[in-house]
Amino acid sequence: MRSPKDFFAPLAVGAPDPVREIPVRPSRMIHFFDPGNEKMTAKLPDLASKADVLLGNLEDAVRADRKVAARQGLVALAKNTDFGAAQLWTRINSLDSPWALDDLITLVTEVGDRLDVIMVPKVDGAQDIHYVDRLLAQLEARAGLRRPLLVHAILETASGVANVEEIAGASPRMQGISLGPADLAASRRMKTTRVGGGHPGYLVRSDPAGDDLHAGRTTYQQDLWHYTVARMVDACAANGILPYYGPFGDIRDVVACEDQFRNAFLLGCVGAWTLHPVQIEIARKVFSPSPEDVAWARRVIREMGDGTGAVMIDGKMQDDASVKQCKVVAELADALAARDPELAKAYDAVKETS
Ligand SMILES: CC(=O)SCCNC(=O)CCNC(=O)[C@H](O)C(C)(C)COP(=O)(O)OP(=O)(O)OC[C@H]1O[C@@H](n2cnc3c(N)ncnc32)[C@H](O)[C@@H]1OP(=O)(O)O
Ligand SMILES: CC(=O)C(=O)O
Ligand SMILES: [Mg+2]
Repeated sequence: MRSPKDFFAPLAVGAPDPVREIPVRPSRMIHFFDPGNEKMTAKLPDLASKADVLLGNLEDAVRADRKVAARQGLVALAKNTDFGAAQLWTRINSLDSPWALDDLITLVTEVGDRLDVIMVPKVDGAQDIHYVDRLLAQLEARAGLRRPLLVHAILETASGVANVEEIAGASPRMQGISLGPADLAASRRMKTTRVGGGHPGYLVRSDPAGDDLHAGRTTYQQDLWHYTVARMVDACAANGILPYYGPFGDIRDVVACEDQFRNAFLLGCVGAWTLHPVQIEIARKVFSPSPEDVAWARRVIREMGDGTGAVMIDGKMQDDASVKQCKVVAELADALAARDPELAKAYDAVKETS
């Protein structure tokens, strides 16, 4: 481990100073596209006004014989496209692949000033982040970048989960972590075949009412990802970085996608991945607090005055701890309103009634 005194020193001569705080910009949906797929890239100017983050994916879902085309496509897009207020991220290939090194060299030296965050897949431990950290510093120095690139890890191996706290704190570049349920399921040897979401076989059943073990017993499907998301959220919050739910692969099942995203939102995640344009609006709805919740939060903050003591509002006790929760909701609403004029209007409308 680096000495705490050196933690914020650049890792290469001429590299920009590391950030001391991760900028909290709206990132409710990280929208994936294949930069070598012309049908997808044609949609980007329109999607840029809808998605908080557009991510040029170079890893899984891009065929091996299209890896170089995807990388070059991303360079061209980054140079020639106006993404407006949307952030541009990329997911590089895994560090043990034949493409990762060229992904980093090409992207940082050619379009490092256009990229916000580099997502690194299959992170097993802090050693993977340390490798990327130093390499990025060298490349930033070579490219003359003034702003450090941030790093986002995908939590998708059993080792990664075991080491999630050290990954979250491995570098001042660490921006966030996403759950990668598909690779994680494979790594853990789970007996599922899906990309995220639940499974009807993972359930609890109410007790039998009599001798008939089959009669009248309700079953409740459980969330396969609860443990991992909760661990990831704690690791991120403890290190001042941001947690995300990853992909929901059943594109047609917009109802279960919304449920999975909402579970993650309630547990502390700030966003999720969207794999298809239809999922963007779901993420926007779920990861923006409702106007009613925002109105309530603002009311509690107002009535709590200096934030100490206890008061009763509509029969519910409020104190220092509940006002802190309300501040999380109200501050998120303010940040989102600055990016999203429709939400700003909805939040203003309830302001008057609360
Ligand atoms: C486990 C993981 O690693 S998850 C992350 C990796 N996976 C990905 O990135 C997958 C990204 N998404 C996709 O590849 C596609 O959405 C698929 C394969 C799932 C479905 O694609 P299609 O079968 O083309 O879907 P569909 O026909 O509904 O698409 C409608 C239109 O939206 C476009 N589209 C689909 N997905 C996207 C996208 N992510 N971004 C932009 N446009 C898209 C299609 O090209 C199509 O365009 P067209 O109307 O001009 O023909
Ligand atoms: C997100 C991802 O890469 C996975 O689920 O494997
Ligand atoms: Mg994966």
